[in-house]
Amino acid sequence: MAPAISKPLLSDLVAQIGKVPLSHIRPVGDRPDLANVDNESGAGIPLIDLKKLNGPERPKVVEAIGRTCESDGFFMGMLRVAREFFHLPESERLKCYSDDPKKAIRLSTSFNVRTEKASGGHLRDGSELRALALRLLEAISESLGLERSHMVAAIGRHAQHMAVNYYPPCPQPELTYGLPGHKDPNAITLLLQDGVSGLQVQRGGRWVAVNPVPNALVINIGDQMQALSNDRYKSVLHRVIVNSAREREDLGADVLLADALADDGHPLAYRPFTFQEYYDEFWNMGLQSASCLDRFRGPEDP
Ligand SMILES: O=C(O)CCC(=O)C(=O)O
Ligand SMILES: [Fe+2]
Repeated sequence: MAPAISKPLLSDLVAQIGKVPLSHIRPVGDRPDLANVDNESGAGIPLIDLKKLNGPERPKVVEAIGRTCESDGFFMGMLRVAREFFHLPESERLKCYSDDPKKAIRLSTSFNVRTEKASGGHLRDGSELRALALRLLEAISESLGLERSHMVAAIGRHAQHMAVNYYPPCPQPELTYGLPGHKDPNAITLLLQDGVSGLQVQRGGRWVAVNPVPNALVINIGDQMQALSNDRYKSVLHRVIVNSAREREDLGADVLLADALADDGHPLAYRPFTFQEYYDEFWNMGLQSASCLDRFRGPEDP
C-alpha cells in the first residue's frame, strides 16, 4: 500500500492550481533573480573529451581536469526515465515515497523535505557511471601529482547514489527554485541533463547557466574531494531554476566516501572524519548554509 504523506506531490499540485503554492514561495531575499543570471559564459565551462583518458593524450586531459577542478570545480564530459516515472498514476509513484534523505531509492519533493520548502520532484535510485567516476578519480589523483590509484585507495569502501531529478513546468519560476543553492556532500557528481537549461553554478559571485551540451555529462567536485585535496579543489555552489514552459529531467550519480582523510604534504585542513559523520551532519543542518565542511576543519588536537 502507498504510504500516507502529509504533503501532495508538487508536480500534481501545480497542475491543479496553476500557480506556485504559498508554501513554496521563497522569501523576497531568497529568490532566483532570473534577470541577473549570466547565460553566456557558461559556455566557458570546459568540455573535456574523456575518451582521450585512454590514449596518448591522457596527460593533457589530466591537466585540463586539474585546472578546472581548481577554478570552477565544474566541467562537462539522455533520458526518458524520469518523464515515464512521473507520468505514472499517483498510487504507483507513492510506492517509492520517503522523506528519509539517506534512503538510496526514494521519491521525494525537494533536497531535504524535512527542512526545506523548495520545489521539485526527485526519484533517487542507484553502474557504468561508477566505472567512469572511478576513472575520473584516477585522473584527479594524477592531476594532484599523486599516484593514479591514490584517491580510490584513500576513499576505500565507497557507495554510489543515483538520482533522477524531475522538475515540472513552474507557472511562476521567479518565486522559487527547482533546487536551492547547495554544494554536493559527496566526492564527485556526474550529471546527464536533458536538453532543458536550469542548472546554474556560482562563479565570481554571479550565477552562470550551465546549459546542456548534447551527450555531455556535467561533472562536479563535492565536499569530500575538497577535503581529500586539502582545499586545492573546490566544492562549488550550484542550484537549479525552473521554467514555465518545459519540464526538465536529469540523471545524477554521486560517489560517496566511507572514510575521508587527506595528506598531500601540507598541514591538514580537516580533522579526520568518516563520510557517515559528514553525511549525518549535512542532512541534519538542513541546507542552512551551502556546505558543512567548515565544521570539520582541524586539527582536532592543536
Ligand atoms: O538537476 C540538476 O541539474 C542538478 C541536481 C543537483 O544539483 C543534485 O541533485 O545535487
Ligand atoms: Fe547538486
